[in-house]
Amino acid sequence: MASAVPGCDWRQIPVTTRFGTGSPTSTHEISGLERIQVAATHDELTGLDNRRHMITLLGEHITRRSRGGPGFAVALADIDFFKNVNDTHGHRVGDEALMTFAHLARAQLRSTDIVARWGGEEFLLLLPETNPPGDPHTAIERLRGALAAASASAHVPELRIAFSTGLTRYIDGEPIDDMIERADRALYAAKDAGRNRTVAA
Ligand SMILES: Nc1nc2c(ncn2[C@@H]2O[C@H](COP(=O)(O)OP(=O)(O)OP(=O)(O)O)[C@@H](O)[C@H]2O)c(=O)[nH]1
Repeated sequence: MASAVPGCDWRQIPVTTRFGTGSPTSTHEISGLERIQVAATHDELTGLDNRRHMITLLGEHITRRSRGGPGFAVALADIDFFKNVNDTHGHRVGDEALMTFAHLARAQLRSTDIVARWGGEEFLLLLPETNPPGDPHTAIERLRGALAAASASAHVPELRIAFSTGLTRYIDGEPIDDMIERADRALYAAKDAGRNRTVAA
């Protein structure tokens, strides 16, 4: 897993610590430079990798693949009817729902998977081939089940969120944009088909 600072895996550092708002008992002290690097590569609300950093990570996976490394799939996940969450419960609850998605995605996906906030209420999952192989569909459905079972907001305990997903595999030699466009088209097919589902392309 890539890290801006050798020997330091940001994903192992609690989000609160990464952004300097952790309690004095936080186990990992980070320097000013590290703080700047984290801010440049991560989404402030969710603590996930940001879009720019995910593009770097995708590039690294493509390079590794071109040298005989494993292939990978990507899934573009978009929370369903998210505007309703904001309109009904307010932006703060909407923010909590985004954090819940981020937390459960990291908890439910494999340690080799990477989750980034792609924008707004959209997330990109990078799902490398593993040995033994894991089925990306299974991982995504596990996340879907966890979200269906969990409250999305401490302030609105009954709030549940669902999401639609466009899933595709990286095709050797293609530009990143082609892969993302394919995932995006699949995502919109999932929305058109009724939401709360995955369409593979
Ligand atoms: N609370 C909060 N809301 C956000 C954030 N970023 C984007 N949004 C909101 O996400 C909503 C996205 O709405 P739409 O694009 O209409 O999508 P949707 O309501 O989820 O509908 P479908 O995607 O078609 O199911 C908008 O209301 C945005 O304001 C954020 O960081 N926090």
